[in-house]
Amino acid sequence: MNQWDIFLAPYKQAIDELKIKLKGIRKQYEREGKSSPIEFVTGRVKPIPSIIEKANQRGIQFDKLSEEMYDIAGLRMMCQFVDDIDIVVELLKNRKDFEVVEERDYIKDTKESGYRSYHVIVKYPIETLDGQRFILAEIQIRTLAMNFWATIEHTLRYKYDGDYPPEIQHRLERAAEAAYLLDEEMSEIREEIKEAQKYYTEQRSELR
Ligand SMILES: Nc1nc2c(ncn2[C@@H]2O[C@H](COP(=O)(O)OP(=O)(O)OP(=O)(O)O)[C@@H](O)[C@H]2O)c(=O)[nH]1
Ligand SMILES: Nc1ncnc2c1ncn2[C@@H]1O[C@H](COP(=O)(O)OP(=O)(O)OP(=O)(O)O)[C@@H](O)[C@H]1O
Repeated sequence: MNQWDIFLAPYKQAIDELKIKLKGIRKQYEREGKSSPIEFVTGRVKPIPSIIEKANQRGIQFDKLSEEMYDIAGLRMMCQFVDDIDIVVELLKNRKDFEVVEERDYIKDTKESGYRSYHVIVKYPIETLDGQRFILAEIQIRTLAMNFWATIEHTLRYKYDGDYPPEIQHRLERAAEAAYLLDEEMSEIREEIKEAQKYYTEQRSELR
């Protein structure tokens, strides 16, 4: 094992555990026949080149990475509706297996780029051979529309290094507006959609 593998092992452990736990919330809703505020969950350990680049940009010393880089362990929880995000944040805050230590509401305070999401930083205990250790993890909570926009923008940002040609910049702004309007429209017909989903789930279980 090299130094990076040793350093990242506890983050991998935290992500594996948290993915199971957060996906478990959706399963509980399903078991109770309730519509879930969580559509799906993803998680990743930050790639090593990305850790190095961010540390260099921010002037973070390598022995301070665990305290100062919050997103080495990162999770995303995708929701259908904007209102589901508040429900998910409350669920996270009420849990006893980790502590929410910071919140960033980029839905109320949309970023200049057009980025919207709700971020929480959690302090999660893992058990190791040397005892308990706390790992910071970033959980991004967003709608499917917010996720679509952010995923595309992230890919383009990588290609253009954040310095977009005006045409692309303009398109991204329009796409952010469209994603916002999609969320608004879906919220308007939320109850209708939820009833249709419940009907569909019931029909499917009758067929089984
Ligand atoms: N696609 C996309 N993702 C973003 C944007 N801003 C933030 N994010 C995501 O949110 C994470 C944390 O962002 P911030 O809360 O601004 O944290 P930060 O570490 O202070 O700032 P950065 O990582 O430089 O964005 C980033 O690592 C991205 O995954 C954005 O404009 N576009
Ligand atoms: N909290 C998260 N949960 C799940 N996936 C994430 C999370 N944060 C980033 N990712 C994804 O992980 C991959 C690598 O992301 P990376 O950490 O290099 O980018 P970033 O989030 O833009 O970070 P930076 O803050 O360094 O700009 C990308 O596909 C990104 O979308």
